[in-house]
Amino acid sequence: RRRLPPGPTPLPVVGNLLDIDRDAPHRSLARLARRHGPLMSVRLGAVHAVVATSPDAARELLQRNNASLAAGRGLDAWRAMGHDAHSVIALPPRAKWHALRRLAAAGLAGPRRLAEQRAVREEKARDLARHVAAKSEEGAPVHVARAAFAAVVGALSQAMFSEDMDPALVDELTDVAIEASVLSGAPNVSDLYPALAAADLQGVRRRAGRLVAWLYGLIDGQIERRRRSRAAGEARRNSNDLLDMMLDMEGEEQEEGWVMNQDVMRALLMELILASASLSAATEWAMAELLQNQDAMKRLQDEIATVVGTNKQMEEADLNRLPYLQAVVNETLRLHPPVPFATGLAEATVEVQGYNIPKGTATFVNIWAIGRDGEVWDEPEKFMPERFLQSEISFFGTDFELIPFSAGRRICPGLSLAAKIVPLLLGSMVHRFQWTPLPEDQDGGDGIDMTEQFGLVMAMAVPLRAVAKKI
Ligand code: HEM
Repeated sequence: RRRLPPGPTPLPVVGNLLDIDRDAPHRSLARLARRHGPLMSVRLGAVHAVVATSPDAARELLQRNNASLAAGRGLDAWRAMGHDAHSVIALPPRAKWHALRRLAAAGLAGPRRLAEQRAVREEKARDLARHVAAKSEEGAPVHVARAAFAAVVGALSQAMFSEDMDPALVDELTDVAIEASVLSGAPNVSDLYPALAAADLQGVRRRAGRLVAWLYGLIDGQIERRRRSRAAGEARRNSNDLLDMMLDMEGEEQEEGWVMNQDVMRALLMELILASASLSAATEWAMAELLQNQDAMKRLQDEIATVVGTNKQMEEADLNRLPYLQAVVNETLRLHPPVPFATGLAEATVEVQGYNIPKGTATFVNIWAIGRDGEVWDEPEKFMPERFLQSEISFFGTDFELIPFSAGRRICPGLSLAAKIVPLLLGSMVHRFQWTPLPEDQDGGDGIDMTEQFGLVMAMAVPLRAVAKKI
């Protein structure tokens, strides 16, 4: 261990697992890092891991040594139904991974596609505002993450399939997405002791298989419908959507010999749909903070009322003129990054800050802890969007004190989409509505329960419900 980064002494068999709270590993690892340093070794069962907990250490892992540390995460749950063989999240950073990321950009989140899909996102934001207005008239609470997820899935479904998803399916999809996130985020013996993985002792892979099968079924239905309409010679509805792009490549051998087929199509589409749950989680955390910080809420509403007016729906073109809204989003992603860790795997031994990170080490950047680092941020636990008004710091992967989308070659491919849709949805919800948290959900009147539900996407453990009133 002499040349490894310092860390807590591991016990036989369990390593440091007893020091790590399974429901909040980001918090436990942040606490350990305060004692052992920003580049820390830990043993997670049989797996050696290194955790970065400062902007400098994050830069070392995600930028300077990224060529050697960017292998994908082979979570066992991801192996359900052979999904990992086509998974952007799990693939090593080579030709197939590049091609799938390129497809995600061309079909969803690249600059050209984003421009083409602007009207769709605005329509979904209008639908969301209409949903809030309807609830407001009924006097019923809005389930914030569910409502935002429906808007997000609507936008994604249009970009992928050029049509809306059946609302009943969207509801079920929301539950499946939550379950899949929690399941693959929970500690799994198969990941901690890879030698035992084949046995799937906790049944995580089996349970993940059920969810993946449901999601694949949903996507297969879309693919089959499209095959029929193409065979019938029907015109393409929306220039080229992501499904058409993939069907056009079907059967063709790609660089390094992989072939586009239905397995690849459904794996990519599923992953993009699941990943977008982070958009609704971000919106939910922002609303929870605004509900508890009425000054910030008021300032935001005033800004939108002044820039957009009170009779008009917000549009994406307004975003550039809404610096406080942008600051609220930044501050939310600092305090509540929906994906708390950036992960990697060492494909070669590298030296970092004078320590060795041996080949095979799992790497974690604790994004959550960096956002709350007292060395970097004044009053780090406080929600203060103003801190971003005079600051040049952004989340695009170059300022390592704020990396909610990670950085380096595995930076989130959905970043540009998130940067547009989160402020649009949030702005559309607060513009023209006054919000109050639902009294029944307020645990003894102590305010909103901000406990996190750890998972691949970290959402609120007690989903936020709030009552809106039209202004
Ligand atoms: C606020 C919203 C989002 C946040 C905070 C976020 C954050 C992240 C982070 C931190 C990672 C790196 C994870 C790791 O290293 O283990 C990541 C990866 C990824 N994200 Fe996002 N994400 C968001 C939205 C999206 C959206 C909308 C999509 C696609 C529709 C998406 C697709 C992906 C994919 C496919 C990866 C894996 C990339 C790779 O390994 O090469 N994300 N995201």
